[in-house]
Amino acid sequence: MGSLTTPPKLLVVDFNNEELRPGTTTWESTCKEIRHAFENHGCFIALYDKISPQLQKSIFQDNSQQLFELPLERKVLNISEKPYHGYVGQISFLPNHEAFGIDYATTSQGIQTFSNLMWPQGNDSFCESSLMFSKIVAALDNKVVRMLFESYGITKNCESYVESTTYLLRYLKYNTPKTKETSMVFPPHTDKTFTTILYQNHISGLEVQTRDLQWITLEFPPSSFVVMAGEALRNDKIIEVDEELIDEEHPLKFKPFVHLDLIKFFDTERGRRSQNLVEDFCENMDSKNINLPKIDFSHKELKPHTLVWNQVKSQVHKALVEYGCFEASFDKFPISLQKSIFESSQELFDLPSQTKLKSIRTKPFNGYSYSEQLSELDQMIRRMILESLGVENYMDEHMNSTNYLLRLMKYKTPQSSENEMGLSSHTDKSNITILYQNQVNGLQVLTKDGQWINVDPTPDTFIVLIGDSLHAWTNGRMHAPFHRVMMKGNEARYSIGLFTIPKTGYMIKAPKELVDEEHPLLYKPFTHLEFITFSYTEEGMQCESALKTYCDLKPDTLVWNQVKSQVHKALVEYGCFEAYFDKIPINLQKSIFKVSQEIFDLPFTNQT
Ligand SMILES: O=C(O)CCC(=O)C(=O)O
Ligand SMILES: [Fe+2]
Repeated sequence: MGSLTTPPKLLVVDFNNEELRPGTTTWESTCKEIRHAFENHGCFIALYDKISPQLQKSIFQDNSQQLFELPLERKVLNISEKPYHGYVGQISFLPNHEAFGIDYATTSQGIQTFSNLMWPQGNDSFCESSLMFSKIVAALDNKVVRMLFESYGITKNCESYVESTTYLLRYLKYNTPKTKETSMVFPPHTDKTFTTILYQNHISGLEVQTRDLQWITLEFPPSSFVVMAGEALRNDKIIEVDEELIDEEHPLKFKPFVHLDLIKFFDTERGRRSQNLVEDFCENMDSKNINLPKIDFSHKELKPHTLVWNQVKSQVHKALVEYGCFEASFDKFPISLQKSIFESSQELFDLPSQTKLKSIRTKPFNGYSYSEQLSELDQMIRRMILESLGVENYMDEHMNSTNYLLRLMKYKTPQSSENEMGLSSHTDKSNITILYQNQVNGLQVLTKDGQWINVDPTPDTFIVLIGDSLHAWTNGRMHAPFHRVMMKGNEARYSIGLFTIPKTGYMIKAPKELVDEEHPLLYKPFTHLEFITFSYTEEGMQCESALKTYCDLKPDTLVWNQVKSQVHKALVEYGCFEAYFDKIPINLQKSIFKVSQEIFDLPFTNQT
């Protein structure tokens, strides 16, 4: 890691040069240089003096200061359906990093929407300067992209690329490090974009890794930019691959894809762990449209110890290990009850909110018969799970350890024709959740390999999901899937969830039969109440998985996984590596050598 060789010099392109116009020789040679820089270092430095000192001040002092000083409640309003496009901060392992994302930043509407959220009273100067800045940088980006397309001889595709591009402006802040040592405030990563253009205040800190794995610290003059190739633009040529780029030597490597899907993939477990994001993502897209397993619970003979029971049990086991979820048909449920549940649910939601509060308290929604009928399904499923794991001796304990919670949910008709997030991605904290919906779809479940699949149940089916509590109790055997609601169309969605919740005070702890060398205990024992209390704290809401953060016995952070794969690679290849580890205080380091020197300096006869 320590570099003995001199770090490579980055290409510097002077975009202020009048000669840099299409058709000139300067243009042509620069196109080649940029391509070369992208292919080898993934970035170059652009001199571009269009940002006036005044605009620079607005961006780095006025705007940044105002933004980062906002109260946290305001900051978190900067949400985006696209991961990492909204507010990012308060992350335990990145304590010094904070960022805001402004999507569609080259349009006044994009900037205005963001500004209205942050400053409801308005902030014209923020809007004006951010828009101006974005437009200037976008112009630079257009030029770079054009040069790149030209260097590959595919200019005809440039227009459509430029048209399909939207810009995200991110304000980033890295707090002053607390020590004098260099500290990593943002782990190594590649950008999920086509190109990223960075502009920074005079504090340097950005490092890039070249293809031969050297890290170069980028020092760039104040009126320059760093232009980086993102994952969507990889050295093996461009993703939306043009025919001209495919030949025998360079067969089509990646399928064309939409950028949003790539970053969504990055937000999944598989994506985050991936060492080769684009490749894994494209492979992922290849998988066919998956349907959740559908399991039939309406057989008359479905009683323990029968053949049907055992058949259904093995289907349940398989589905829950693989997806943590399945579609259940269960006809013990009278159609009339199905209808009435949504009617009364709609009536409830339609009440004025004052009455709504009162009515829920005084005239409880009559969900009793619904819950009672459906708890039968829950108990069958739990019985099957315990049997299939060979821990039926815990049956009574488990059945007696839970209560039921019935929740009615309404998702308003989307305002626009775009997909709207009705409920963001989460795992349930329950043991089991059984969902029923009116005929408006929208539920999506994330598969273990990172694909969102639509779950579109029919009127006589329910969706059964494993929650964190049962996932932990089974020591990870049953998967608790992430799921969310995406709304599209012009109808409101109603859903009803029957949640099987551990009783207050019940300690969720995997049975000893499920813990062995091959299956070490994954989570420390916890009670449901302390766990949900944590999951509603700021930390609980910000982290990837409240369960992992709260009860994990295994480190499983982004940084951990990145370091793990570096360790693995180094040990396979070299059997050794150089480790940075700053937990040993400098004075201890010094004294250890001092002592050792003293020992060696002792006269020979005294040495033992
Ligand atoms: O409305 C739905 O289908 C999903 C609801 C849900 O996931 C929840 O309430 O936890
Ligand atoms: Fe849920």
